[in-house]
Amino acid sequence: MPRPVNGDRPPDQEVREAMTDMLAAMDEWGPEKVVCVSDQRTGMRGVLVIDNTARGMGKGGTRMSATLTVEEVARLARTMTWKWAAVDLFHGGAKAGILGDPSAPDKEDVLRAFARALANEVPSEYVFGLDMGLTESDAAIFVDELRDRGAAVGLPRALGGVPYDQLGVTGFGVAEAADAAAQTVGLALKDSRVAIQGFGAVGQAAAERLVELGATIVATSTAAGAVHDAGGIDIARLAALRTEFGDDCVREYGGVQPADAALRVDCDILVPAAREDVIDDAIAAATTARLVVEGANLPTNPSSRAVLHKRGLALVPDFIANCGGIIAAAHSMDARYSAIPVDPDTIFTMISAKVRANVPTVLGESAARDITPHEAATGLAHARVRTAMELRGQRPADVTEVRL
Ligand SMILES: NC(=O)C1=CN([C@@H]2O[C@H](COP(=O)(O)OP(=O)(O)OC[C@H]3O[C@@H](n4cnc5c(N)ncnc54)[C@H](OP(=O)(O)O)[C@@H]3O)[C@@H](O)[C@H]2O)C=CC1
Ligand SMILES: O=C(O)CCC(=O)C(=O)O
Repeated sequence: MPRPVNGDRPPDQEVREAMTDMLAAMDEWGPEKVVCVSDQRTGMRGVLVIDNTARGMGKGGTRMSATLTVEEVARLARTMTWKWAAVDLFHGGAKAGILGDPSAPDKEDVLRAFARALANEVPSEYVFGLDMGLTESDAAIFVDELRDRGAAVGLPRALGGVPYDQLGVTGFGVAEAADAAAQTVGLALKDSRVAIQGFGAVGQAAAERLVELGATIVATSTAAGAVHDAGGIDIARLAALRTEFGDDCVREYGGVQPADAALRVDCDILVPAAREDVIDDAIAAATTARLVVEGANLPTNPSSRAVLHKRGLALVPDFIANCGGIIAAAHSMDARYSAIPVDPDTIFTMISAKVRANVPTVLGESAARDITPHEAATGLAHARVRTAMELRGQRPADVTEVRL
């Protein structure tokens, strides 16, 4: 990774505007803390956002991306606040991010510099975890660097961890959410045609579970491109190719199309499981899907959600569908203080139960009040966070609030 030199830095005015925007973006929920760090030797630049800790310590995964922004991490941290509240587990919202190419040869140096720079904030305020661009071996580097000054979840099993990306817990929960939502709206998952954007930790595991449940995966993608087969993709073959060729698995599989094609193909269920902000108004207006299940964080925006809702499509919000990672993270953190090893089956059972309880509640509330599922789900999460803030004396009781 190139070291930052003066010419790479934004001019003073841009820095000033970026900082002002961050302060302006702070609202009644948070963020409580934004820590930007850099290291001249490695060129590391990163950020930790602690959004809201009324229900417990900030917790969320750590992302590495060449296009990362502070705003992106702050939005992800806010999503984590709602996600923990929606599953009713007692942690708060946080997320960390590193600006950089996760395939660069000096990744380990950059991760170590990031962990060292944040050592004051961990482990009392933040525990590292997995998000896009990081894997179990990267979590191992964090704990090695931190020693007794901090912790990470998503560790390999050989280090006493719960390797939740390898276990595919989040994608499993996304598929369970699709099944629960399909039942709620009267769609048979068996023989449904599903398009999944992203074939990473979440997308692949979702595809595998959906195939187990009888669905046909008609399209999927990596950043390198998409594969589309109306007759059904051989997911086991694509997964084997991913192990061998990484994101080039789609090219090796054959018939590669532009990366966003997975969002545009004819399908019954659409699962965005890659990046944020990928479903705009045009895609929402054009999709043939009857159901959208958000595997990724923040793939829609208020406007595209309104389009989907107006068209009568059901949508399972990100923080309802993709809660598998935090349920695994919560078990991992508890396991550090327990003599009893974590049994992955316990985690899968809890994910399935939480998702299958929350999906009909949220879709039912959305239908009953003619509001989008995101509005219904945030209503539930807001009420839980607000109550915690009131009990802590952080805000006055709001007797007019309608609680779900
Ligand atoms: N890991 C987890 O436990 C959780 C993850 N999430 C969210 O799920 C999403 C995916 O995360 P995760 O699976 O861990 O990340 P990964 O890095 O494992 O996988 C991301 C996948 O998306 C693909 N991708 C990236 N950009 C594009 C693009 N522009 N078009 C098409 N495909 C693209 C990647 O391709 P390539 O390999 O070529 O880059 C890869 O296949 C993120 O929003 C994350 O925040 C949410 C909850 C928990
Ligand atoms: O908290 C974690 O470590 C993983 C889960 C996560 O980051 C998420 O759900 O987005």
